[in-house]
Amino acid sequence: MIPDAILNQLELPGATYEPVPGGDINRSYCLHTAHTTYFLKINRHHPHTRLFEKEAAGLRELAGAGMLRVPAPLKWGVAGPDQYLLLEWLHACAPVQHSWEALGLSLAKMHGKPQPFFGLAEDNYLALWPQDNTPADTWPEFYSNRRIIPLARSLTDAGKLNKADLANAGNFCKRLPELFPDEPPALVHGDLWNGNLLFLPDGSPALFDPAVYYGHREMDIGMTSLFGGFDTGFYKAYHQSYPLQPGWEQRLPYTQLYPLLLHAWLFGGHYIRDVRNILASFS
Ligand SMILES: Nc1ncnc2c1ncn2[C@@H]1O[C@H](COP(=O)(O)OP(=O)(O)OP(=O)(O)O)[C@@H](O)[C@H]1O
Repeated sequence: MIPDAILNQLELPGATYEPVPGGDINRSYCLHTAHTTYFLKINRHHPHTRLFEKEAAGLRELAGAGMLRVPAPLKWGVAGPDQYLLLEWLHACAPVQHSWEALGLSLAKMHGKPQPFFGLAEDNYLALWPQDNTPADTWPEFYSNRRIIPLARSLTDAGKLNKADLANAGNFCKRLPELFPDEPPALVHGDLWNGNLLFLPDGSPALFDPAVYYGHREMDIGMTSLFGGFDTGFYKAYHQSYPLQPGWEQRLPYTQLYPLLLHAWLFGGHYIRDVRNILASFS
């Protein structure tokens, strides 16, 4: 049920709704009024009350780049123990022949637009994790100090990783300048697994649920193959438009360490083993 306090703030008289399955973290609904359909996301009891304000800002950043379709953020706020985000409803359809190629091409074009630094003008969230986006001059500095070490430390403090794991994370970070080839900062979606995209009735792709920043573009590529994977047409079109530097496939685990640390922090379980497996080669 959508709490009355949220319905009152939405000011959509006569709206009907039904739940939307799919998300692990928030409750989602499809809302109908006489003329329009909306997507509503609700998070309960999270201490950070700006989750959805930041998600809306991320969607605007992606829309501003002009390459990828995202749902328009319409309204967000806090109502009692809940925070909510109202988005344009996107009607999902099965991909057509060129859908995945279109996604690869659009992402390559977005990544190809140079950005001024690694980071972002404001902090935001990856799922529920507060992402520190304080700018850094180099990718190794950003990836180490804003991404890997804070999560590895938090997991160690919580007893989910041990001191040796944390030391290995430090070793990994020291080796970043040799592990990653230089790339200019690129706007990344930041959580580009295949649960965060859909295809519209005309076959074109749309992305949602971002955790944007200006980062190494291989972060998005690594995420595409972490859970489920993308169609080969996506990679072909991406490479044709903006070829990845040699060795990118071997670097995927290094880009995936960040989302795996996040999943270890959120869910524990086998994600801790996955993180340890990557870190073990840096002992
Ligand atoms: N604007 C939209 N229009 C229609 N359906 C949407 C829209 N945004 C998301 N969805 C659908 O709702 C599901 C949940 O959305 P979303 O991934 O944003 O929720 P979440 O709880 O933040 O997810 P996660 O657990 O990945 O963090 C998606 O898998 C997708 O099928």
